[in-house]
Amino acid sequence: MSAQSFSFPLSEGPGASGAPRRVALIGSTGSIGTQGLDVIAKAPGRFTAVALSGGSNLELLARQAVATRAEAVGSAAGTTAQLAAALDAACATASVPRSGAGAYRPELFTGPEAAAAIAGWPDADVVLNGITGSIGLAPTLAALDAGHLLALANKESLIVGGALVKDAAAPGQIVPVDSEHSALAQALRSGGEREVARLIVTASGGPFRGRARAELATVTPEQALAHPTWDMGRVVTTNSATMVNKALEVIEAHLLFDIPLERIEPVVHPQSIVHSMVEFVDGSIMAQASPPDMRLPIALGIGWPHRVPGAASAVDFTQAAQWTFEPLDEDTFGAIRLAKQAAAASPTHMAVYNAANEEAVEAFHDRRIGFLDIVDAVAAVVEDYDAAAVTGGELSVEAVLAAEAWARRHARARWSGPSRDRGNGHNA
Ligand SMILES: NC(=O)C1=CN([C@@H]2O[C@H](COP(=O)(O)OP(=O)(O)OC[C@H]3O[C@@H](n4cnc5c(N)ncnc54)[C@H](OP(=O)(O)O)[C@@H]3O)[C@@H](O)[C@H]2O)C=CC1
Ligand SMILES: CC(=O)[C@@H](O)[C@H](O)COP(=O)(O)O
Ligand SMILES: [Mn+2]
Repeated sequence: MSAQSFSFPLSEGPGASGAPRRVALIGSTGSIGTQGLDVIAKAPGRFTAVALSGGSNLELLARQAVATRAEAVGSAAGTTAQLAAALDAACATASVPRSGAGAYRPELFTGPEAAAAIAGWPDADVVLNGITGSIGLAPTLAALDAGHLLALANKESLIVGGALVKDAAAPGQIVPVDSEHSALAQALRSGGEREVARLIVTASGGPFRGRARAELATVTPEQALAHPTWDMGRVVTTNSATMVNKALEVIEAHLLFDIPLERIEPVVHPQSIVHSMVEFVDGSIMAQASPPDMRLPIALGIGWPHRVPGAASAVDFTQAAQWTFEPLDEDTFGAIRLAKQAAAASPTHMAVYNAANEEAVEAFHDRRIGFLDIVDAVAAVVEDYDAAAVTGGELSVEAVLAAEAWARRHARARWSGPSRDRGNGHNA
């Protein structure tokens, strides 16, 4: 590891100064966010939530704010009046005053800039970015700019920002929360950069493991959301089914750990117990293993470099179990090969890949396109993309946004018009 040596000079935080580490949660109402709040609630001496940001679920966001007494609350979706009304209701339910002595009056942010305002909240030490999609780029950059430790679940921001995000980060300022990359960061603690031969990224295989391409033509959104081992948000779960998640994770590992793409390999491990492995030059492999529970990498991410006792349960070896591994079928699931080609093509090709995928996932859930059309659309949009024409070949926030806008437009043009019958019996 060079660029990300995981030695960010944050004050020791929990334990050392006696004060809990102050956490801002971006996407607090989602799967990562709610689990992050659970970790924080169970370790009050180590962590306190000081700022929260959500999307459209104002009611849950307000309840979280009242429960944590967060100093700042942001919502991308509502108006300030709507957020204030949600807080009024949550306070009334919890018998917390909104005026007078002991009143709860957090600072409110609403609109598209709210998440970045929360990520840059000056009173925070650590930001857990658990937003979904490349919309997480602005809060990622805001957290880094504010000098906060960034516990990163939102892989899309690193992937679309690439060198922009890496250059904005001090060494070790980004700590991965994605389970595979948390595993790799842990395994890399046992060896130096020059000793690393390969990174081996495990994949559950998703709900369609073992199926041939022809068998995937008519699978439904409901089937795609039936993840075998993890309970996650809709986009990442769909990405697991298409293997786009693994494709993004291979690029994420390359960016985080500075290992060339040809030395990062996926392997299917259906039990999701081994979260990834590092192979060293002498043939030794270090693996991180724990039952599938994001509270472990979240706790380690916000508490880095310290482990949080009891964050999650360990593997129970009194029960018989099998851990199996098999090669990933890259012919049926072409998303990884496609991402490696895109990442090598230009600094904004992965922004195009990701934006086209976000649009295609939405279209699949709207039943405008079929399952196989998702990666086919990403491939076609990436193929048509001319980085020099769209961005002048540059890498800047504006170039990323231009590339994304181009990709979203071109992806949508493929399925514009009324929803069509995909013959899967689940059409709107
Ligand atoms: N869930 C998991 O176990 C894992 C997730 N990840 C990654 O973590 C990230 C979050 O995933 P997950 O928690 O599953 O997703 P969810 O869909 O469960 O949650 C997404 C969060 O982002 C908020 N949000 C969505 N759109 C916007 C927007 N435009 N502006 C502001 N906030 C918005 C949502 O708010 P609201 O609901 O209020 O609208 C919600 O709080 C993804 O990048 C995913 O790949 C990585 C590893 C594991
Ligand atoms: C928990 C987590 O990190 C997810 O990204 C998970 O890896 C998805 O499972 P797949 O291995 O099926 O993509
Ligand atoms: Mn993952």
